[in-house]
This record gives sequence, structure tokens and C-alpha cells, in this order.
Amino acid sequence: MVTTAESAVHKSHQQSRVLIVGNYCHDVLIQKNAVKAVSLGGAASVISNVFNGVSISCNLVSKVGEDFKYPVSYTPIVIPTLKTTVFHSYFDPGLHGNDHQDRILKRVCACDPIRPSDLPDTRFKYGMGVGVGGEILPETLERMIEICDVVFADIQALIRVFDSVDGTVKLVKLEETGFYPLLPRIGVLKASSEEAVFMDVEEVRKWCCVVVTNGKHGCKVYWKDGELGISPFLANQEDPTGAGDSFFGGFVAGLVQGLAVPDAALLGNLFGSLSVEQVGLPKFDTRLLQRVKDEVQRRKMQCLLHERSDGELEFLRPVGHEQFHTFLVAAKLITPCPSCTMEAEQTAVPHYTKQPKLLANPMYEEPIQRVE
Ligand SMILES: Nc1ncnc2c1ncn2[C@@H]1O[C@H](COP(=O)(O)OP(=O)(O)OP(=O)(O)O)[C@@H](O)[C@H]1O
Ligand SMILES: O[C@H]1[C@H](O)[C@@H](O)[C@H](O)[C@@H](O)[C@@H]1O
Repeated sequence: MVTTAESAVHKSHQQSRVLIVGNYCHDVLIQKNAVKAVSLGGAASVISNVFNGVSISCNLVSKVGEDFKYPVSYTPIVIPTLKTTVFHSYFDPGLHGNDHQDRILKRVCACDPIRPSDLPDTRFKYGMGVGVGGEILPETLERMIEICDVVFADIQALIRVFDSVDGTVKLVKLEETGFYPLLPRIGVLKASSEEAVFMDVEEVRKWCCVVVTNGKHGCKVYWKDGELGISPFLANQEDPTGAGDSFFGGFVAGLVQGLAVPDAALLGNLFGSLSVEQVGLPKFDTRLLQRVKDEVQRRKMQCLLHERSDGELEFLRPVGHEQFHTFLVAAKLITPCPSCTMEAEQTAVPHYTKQPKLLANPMYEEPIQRVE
């Protein structure tokens, strides 16, 4: 089956104001040479999972091979001659006696890049450039800038390079990439603290807002005239994969719903913290989601008092920000810790479904695929 970009986009919600661009992928978590879990991956899938949770529709452009097995809300473009992008994540317990886990990431298979011609011929209010395997080209990001009022980019889509022999992910300096000249036309650039050292934050913040996530410490927002630390949420970390993407999903979901940047970043921290408590694509408690949606609506009504023009970001901490944090902390506390219920869902047989399948007893110690 070949799905063109146009028909894939038409099948998704017509009225959406958000365009997400980035390939779905297959994630394989490996520990001590054994496969621990397989899961649907790719920032695009994680972000759309958060959007689904808070009832935000979007258009999503993603490419996969015919081997792609997951049911997803937004139909990808299938390239019959190629395979779906695959990442192997190698985890080893942190060396420093804390809960940090070191991860080595290898892209062992790469699907087709997403080209400007793959993007829909429509205007969007918000665009998210969230590639994981080098699929977003500078010309693709430029086209996104042309068709979207505000573009949010994840630096991992811009600075990753892949070892030609085994696909190990390495990072290069942002200024050495073809994306650098586009920064003044981007709204927000998101980076983890490990990635942030690959750019000069002091320089980049002159052109666009920079959000640096920092694991259990929350995140920091930098803009031209100021910076702000945003409080974290407590979490029992099971798997850090996708925390940055869930953060980004929550952050942009907040902005789409009319929140100011500091409140939206709180929402990002909440979804980041929920994500690390589960392996693979997180499931969110429906009661928690309902509470969050209701509170966001309430905050939105409060913030409507501060009129702002389309696409303009409000950076100052709005009145009631601390109470918003307290509310979200309380909402999170009354829902059960997902990792406690996940035990019961574990299965010994690896097969692809939307949720990851944990391998209670690692079943196959297959040789790790090499990049051809
Ligand atoms: N242990 C944790 N406890 C609470 N919140 C966390 C934790 N880890 C991550 N988060 C939340 O998720 C956000 C993103 O996490 P992090 O900075 O680790 O991103 P990342 O390195 O891009 O993640 P990954 O690459 O593993 O997806 C953080 O800003 C924070 O809000
Ligand atoms: O395998 C990918 C990984 O390369 C990305 O860093 C992460 O953001 C995605 O969630 C994951 O699926």
C-alpha cells in the first residue's frame, strides 16, 4: 500500500491547526545484550499520544516501511521499498550511584527523509519539526516555516548524525548544520541539557525562544530579554525514553490552548514526568487527563484577560502560576503510579501493538542489526 502525503493528511482531522513532522519508528530497548522491550517510537508518535490525551487534533506527516506494524491515529506515508526507522537503545545503570541511566542510541535502519513536497498545501497555526533519524532536511524545515505561523523544533531533529558503520547517534554543533540560518524564523527550539551544549544558548536566544529540559529538575526557558526556571513534578523513573517528546507535546498543547509560556512549560513538565514512569508510549489515566483539561480551560479563561495577537508568545509568569503547579501536583498524586499496574500487563511474547511489550524473561538475544 502506498499512501501519498496528501491522502494521509486528508484522512486525519481536517480542522487541525497543528502540523507534526517526523517519522514513526520502532524502538528496541536493550540491556546486557538482551532485548528488554520493543515499542512504537519516534517523537511524532509520542507527541501525538499526548495530543490525543488532551483532545487536540493535528495533521501528522511521517514515513514508514511496509514492515510498520502499529495501529496509529495518524496514517503514515508507506514507502514500499524501505523499512521503518529502527533505534536500538542500550541502557546501563548510571555509574555515579544515582538514578540517571546512560543511554547509547543506534539508528540501525533509516526510512526515507520527509521532503517539502510531502507536506500538505495548507496553512497551519503551529508546526512541530520533530525528526529523530535525520529525516527532516533544512528545506523541509524551511517549508514548514512558510506554511506555519509558529514553528517549534526539537534540536534532536537538527544536530544528529549517524555512524556509517553501526548507526551510533552522535551530535554536531548546531552552527555547523544547514538549519542554523533558519533559527531567526523559528518560534521555539527545545533541547535537553545534554543537547544544549551543542549550541550557544546565549546567541540562539537572541533569535528564538530556547527551552532546555533537565530531567527531574524540570526545565528552563530562555528568551531574548529573560529566563525562567519551571518547577518539576516528582516521578518514579522506569524508562527515560520519550520524556523529552512527552514534555514537548504537553508544552505545545498548552500553548495551542492559549496558555502563557511558563504555564505551558509546567504542562510539559507534567507530561514528561508521567512519561518516565512507564516503558514505551505512556498511557495516561483518564481521570487525570480530565482534571488537567478542565484546569487548562480555567487558566485559559483567566489568561484571556491578557489579550495577545496570534502567534505571539507570552513569556512572563502569569498570576496564579504557582497555584496551577500545586493543582497539577495534586492531580498527579491522586492517580495510581502506572509502573505499579504495568507489572500485571507484562507479556513474555514479543509482538507489536500500540503499547510496548515488556519481555519479563528476555527471550531473544538476537545479534544486533547493522546499518547496511
Ligand atoms: N526523573 C524525572 N522526574 C520528573 N520529571 C522528569 C524526570 N525525567 C524527565 N522528566 C520530565 O521530562 C522532561 C524531559 O526530560 P529530559 O530532560 O530527561 O529529556 P530528554 O533527555 O530529551 O529525554 P529523552 O531523550 O530520554 O526522551 C523534563 O524537563 C522533566 O519535565
Ligand atoms: O527512538 C527515539 C529516539 O531516537 C528519540 O530520541 C526519542 O525522542 C524518541 O522518543 C524515541 O522513540
